[in-house]
Amino acid sequence: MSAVIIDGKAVAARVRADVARDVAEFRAATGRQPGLATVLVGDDPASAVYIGGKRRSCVEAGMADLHQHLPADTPQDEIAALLDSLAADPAVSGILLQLPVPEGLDGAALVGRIPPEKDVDGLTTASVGLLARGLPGLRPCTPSGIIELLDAYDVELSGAPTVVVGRSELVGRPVAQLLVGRNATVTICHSRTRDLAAVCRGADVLVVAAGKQAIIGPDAVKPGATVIDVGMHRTEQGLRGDVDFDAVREVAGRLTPVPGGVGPMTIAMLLRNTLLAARAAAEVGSLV
Ligand SMILES: Nc1nc2c(c(=O)[nH]1)N[C@@H](CN(C=O)c1ccc(C(=O)N[C@@H](CCC(=O)O)C(=O)O)cc1)CN2
Repeated sequence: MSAVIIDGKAVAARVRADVARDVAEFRAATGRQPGLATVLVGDDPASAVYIGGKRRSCVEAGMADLHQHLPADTPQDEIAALLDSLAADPAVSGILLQLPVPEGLDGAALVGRIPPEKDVDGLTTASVGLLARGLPGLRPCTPSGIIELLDAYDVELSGAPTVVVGRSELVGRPVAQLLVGRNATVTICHSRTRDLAAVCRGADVLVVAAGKQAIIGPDAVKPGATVIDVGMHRTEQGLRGDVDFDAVREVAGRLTPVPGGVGPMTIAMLLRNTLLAARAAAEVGSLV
């Protein structure tokens, strides 16, 4: 058996096309243009690439690209003041601070300046609390992109034994909560989990966001399971994930590749969140 390869690029393209259509409708109905403020501090090359992708996609979707690039030695209080001014600006529907921020800055405190209604990354404590309570709010992009991929491939979540490997604030914890919200039976594994492979083998749906290359091999996968790989490791052979792709594809039922799986969904969901935030601000829609 060889797994169906989940095409994240195709699903992301569909989401982006839907957002572009809905942005055009929103602009015609309200006379307003959704605006995304991206804030990049410093010159980390990977962050610059991601920000470039976000800005391009934002323009393609018909939204205003409101970018701010600050030098790495910008003091914390100056960045906080910039975020406060973006928070007060009615032309700004959504704000995101690209992570990680340079050493010496308190990224969590900076993210905390973003009001929940403009938190299109879904990373503030307020947004995390809304998600934990199951209340309407903006959901984090990679986790909601994973749910979108699972839905696109009709993966049954209700009652499904589901394992999330990793407990990060960016992916592991929020994706576990979104899965619980869909009535999956969720186990979270982490670096202290005993016999990781045995726990993972119990999963119909396995989400791997461990940050360790090839930590999941075929011995950790139930035959026919759906495996979502959130890892991203630059190696001499190219980009690789947390899953041993070639070996696991012979066991799994469905599998995301790296690249081309979860990654493209992150930006697509950011665009959707920005539209949701603009609609809520214009009082013609509500947050999910
Ligand atoms: N403020 C945020 N910072 C970071 C986030 C985030 O969601 N919000 N996530 C990551 C980086 N990231 C977006 O910012 C991101 C990562 C990967 C991709 C992507 O499309 N990956 C491609 C491969 C790209 C490549 O070749 O390098 C793929 O997997 O196919 C998009 C966005 C950390 N920071």
